[in-house]
Amino acid sequence: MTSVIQTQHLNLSYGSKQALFDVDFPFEEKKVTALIGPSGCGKSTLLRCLNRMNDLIPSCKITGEILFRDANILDADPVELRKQIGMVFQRPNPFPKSIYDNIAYGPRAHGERDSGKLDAIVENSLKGAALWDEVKDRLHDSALGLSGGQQQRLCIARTLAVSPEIILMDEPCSALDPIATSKIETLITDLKEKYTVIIVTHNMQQAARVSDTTGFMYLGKLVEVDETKKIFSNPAEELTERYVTGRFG
Ligand SMILES: Nc1ncnc2c1ncn2[C@@H]1O[C@H](COP(=O)(O)OP(=O)(O)OP(=O)(O)O)[C@@H](O)[C@H]1O
Repeated sequence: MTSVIQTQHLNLSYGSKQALFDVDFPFEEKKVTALIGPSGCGKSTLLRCLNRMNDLIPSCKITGEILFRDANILDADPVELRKQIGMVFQRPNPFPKSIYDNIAYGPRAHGERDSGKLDAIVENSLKGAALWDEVKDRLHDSALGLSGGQQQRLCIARTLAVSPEIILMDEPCSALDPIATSKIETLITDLKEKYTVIIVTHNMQQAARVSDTTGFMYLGKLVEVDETKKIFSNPAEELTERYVTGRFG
């Protein structure tokens, strides 16, 4: 297995509260990895470490290493890093701008001024997020006029626009109806042809449907990580088995 990013002895505390304990997690390249576990076990905290989003929390202290192509991201420039490792949040959060400007925002911020290149980036990103056909005739309308599911695909397209290697998703379907959820799930499966996807989900059926690898976390520790099929049918740890079969606690 080739891991594109891996945590080594990762510990994280918010003030005096430790939220991650010695997490060693290898994330496989061009696969979908799901993080599952009960509320408060540290899934989002771990995900946020991977593109240094926790830097924004003053009380947060991290020790250990996160190796991205063998360099420790804890020593990297966070702005450059977030270009390579993008994030999609629980609630769609388009900017109050046109569909076009939402997608062009990142490339412009990184210095792209050529309108032909920007047009191509907008088209390819929207195609990559399976939204192009629905919006190609209204690229200059406000993104806030899109449905929730379309807004979430727009946010995915916005992430794709800066050509990331890794896409982090924190419960990307939790605010969406079943049809919009199913479109995002299909999209996630398509995305792994080109990208590594790491998704936090509360929904175990979703983890089973979309991911190749699943990590089960409990009380800030990684209990086990393995092929999704194995985690859901024959996990190594009894705690995992109790969680995935709903016999927890
Ligand atoms: N900004 C913060 N400041 C202080 N404590 C925090 C902060 N963010 C998270 N925590 C704490 O860290 C622990 C892990 O939280 P985290 O959100 O990572 O868990 P989670 O597994 O993603 O939970 P959920 O499934 O409910 O979203 C929890 O005890 C939480 O209260």
